[in-house]
Amino acid sequence: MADHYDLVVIGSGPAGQKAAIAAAKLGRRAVVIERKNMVGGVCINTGTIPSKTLREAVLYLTGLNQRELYGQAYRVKDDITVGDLSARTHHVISREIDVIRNQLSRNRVGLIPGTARFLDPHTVEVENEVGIRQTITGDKFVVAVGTRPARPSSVDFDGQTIVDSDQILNMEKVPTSMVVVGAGVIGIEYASMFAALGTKVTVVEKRPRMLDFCDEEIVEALKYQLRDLAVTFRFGESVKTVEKHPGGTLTILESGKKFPAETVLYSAGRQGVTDELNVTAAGIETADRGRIEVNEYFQTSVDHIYAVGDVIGFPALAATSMEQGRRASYHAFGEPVGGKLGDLQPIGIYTIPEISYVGRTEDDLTSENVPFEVGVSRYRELARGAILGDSYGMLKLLVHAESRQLLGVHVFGSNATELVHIGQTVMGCGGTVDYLVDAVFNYPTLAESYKVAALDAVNKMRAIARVTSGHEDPGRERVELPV
Ligand SMILES: Cc1cc2nc3c(=O)[nH]c(=O)nc-3n(C[C@H](O)[C@H](O)[C@H](O)COP(=O)(O)OP(=O)(O)OC[C@H]3O[C@@H](n4cnc5c(N)ncnc54)[C@H](O)[C@@H]3O)c2cc1C
Ligand SMILES: NC(=O)c1ccc[n+]([C@@H]2O[C@H](COP(=O)([O-])OP(=O)(O)OC[C@H]3O[C@@H](n4cnc5c(N)ncnc54)[C@H](O)[C@@H]3O)[C@@H](O)[C@H]2O)c1
Repeated sequence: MADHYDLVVIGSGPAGQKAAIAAAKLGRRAVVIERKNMVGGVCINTGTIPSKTLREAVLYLTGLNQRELYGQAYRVKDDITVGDLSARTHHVISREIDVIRNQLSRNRVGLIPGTARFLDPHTVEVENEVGIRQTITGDKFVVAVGTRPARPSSVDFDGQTIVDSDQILNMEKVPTSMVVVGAGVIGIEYASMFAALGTKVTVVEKRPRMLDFCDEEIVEALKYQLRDLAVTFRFGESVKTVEKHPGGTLTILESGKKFPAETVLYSAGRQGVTDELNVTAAGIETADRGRIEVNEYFQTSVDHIYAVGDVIGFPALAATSMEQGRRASYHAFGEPVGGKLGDLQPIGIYTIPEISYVGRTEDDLTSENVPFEVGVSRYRELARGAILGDSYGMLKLLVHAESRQLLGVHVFGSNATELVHIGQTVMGCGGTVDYLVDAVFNYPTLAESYKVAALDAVNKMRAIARVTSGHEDPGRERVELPV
């Protein structure tokens, strides 16, 4: 007889883990199905965690962030090998897998090794790596199968010189030159890491600009820093084929241009891992690129089957995936969840230097005719910026010109991905720029940039008020502060 569970989760990435643990905390019997050697999903094994650990190793060993202080020749190690880089990565991956296994087991969530496929809307068959099959039934299902790199047949992948983002972690040496196909988050993060290592990087992107969901000024600042690391950009150019030759690789563009390089990273998108899942047996159809469509509660077209994480598409981030997983389980078992997972999801891009933002961009607000003011703080004017040797970082606040509410926070430079959460919290509480003006921040910190940028925005608003009404600043109500 088939084992029966309250919740069957397919995939143990961030989305699946949190769905299963949320169900266990609600007193439900949950199980996770995952392939051998993939506990933790793409996030732990080939995506977020290895790439972010690699980035730390690159920053440490190259000494890049110390060069403003100790000179351009500063290095911790001269000949950085793949072994130097992967030692740290392997250590963090195995530690994270151990944490996940422990969390699942102490919450009494079962972990079944194998690949799942639907037999009907309440039954899956799991086949392990030696072909043994078992049948599992469930009241509710969470599909959290994630994505894998797109691999077109026009590209001669060989896993060493022409690689996707899974294979890049297994390269045997740091290449002298690299073409990166696709300037999405993955392409640009790896382009910046290899550029920091001294690889001559060329990025080819078919769109006219990159990271077009981010603030344009900040993307410009990133491009400037990357060009300084000898990265070349080719925007508005599409890659037709990538060929392997005895002397290296050749990337051939639709325009006829050819780029030789020792290595090619093909990072032109990902697709949902739904091909082996047989979702049609459950009554679900897949959309473009193997994605599954869901409603605001993460239910698929079949009510008791939820889908969360990368397989449902944008924003395809670990952080968001975890929250989607928790929400799906809560909804499945009638537990209330917060309001709609909406506009206050932060985006963190671990390029060198890093980018992070939350809320709206200047382009969004302009196209919606929302009047706003901009406040900017530059790290080079902060004592902490000088101490760290970061002269290029900046924080930008977008403030509603009438209500004075914080509408967006955009950060570039050291600790951007941490700093953004101060703004996220203020925005989540409906805070105004005046809260930041009046707050006292530790000194010397980068957090102080919030106050500097808030003052900048308020000064501009005051200048407008002076011109238009002759009053000092009609937007702000006088508030008596406690003594
Ligand atoms: C190079 C790279 C860097 C990234 N960096 C970041 C970052 O810095 N920050 C961030 O927030 N996000 C980052 N991401 C995105 C992040 O990794 C994903 O958003 C996250 O892993 C998605 O989680 P998930 O649970 O949807 O699926 P995944 O982590 O993709 O896990 C899905 C799991 O399902 C399993 N599975 C699939 N089909 C079946 C089946 N039929 N049966 C059983 N199991 C199955 C797979 O084996 C896999 O382990 C990065 C991604 C990549 C590729
Ligand atoms: N820090 C982070 O949060 C982080 C890091 C890495 C990845 N991710 C997630 O992983 C997902 C996948 O990232 P990605 O970068 O692979 O995909 P993507 O789809 O975001 O980017 C692929 C890029 O390749 C370009 N492209 C496609 N075909 C091309 C061709 N033939 N020639 C030239 N350019 C071409 C596209 O225009 C696009 O800009 C993203 O959704 C992202 O959210 C997040």
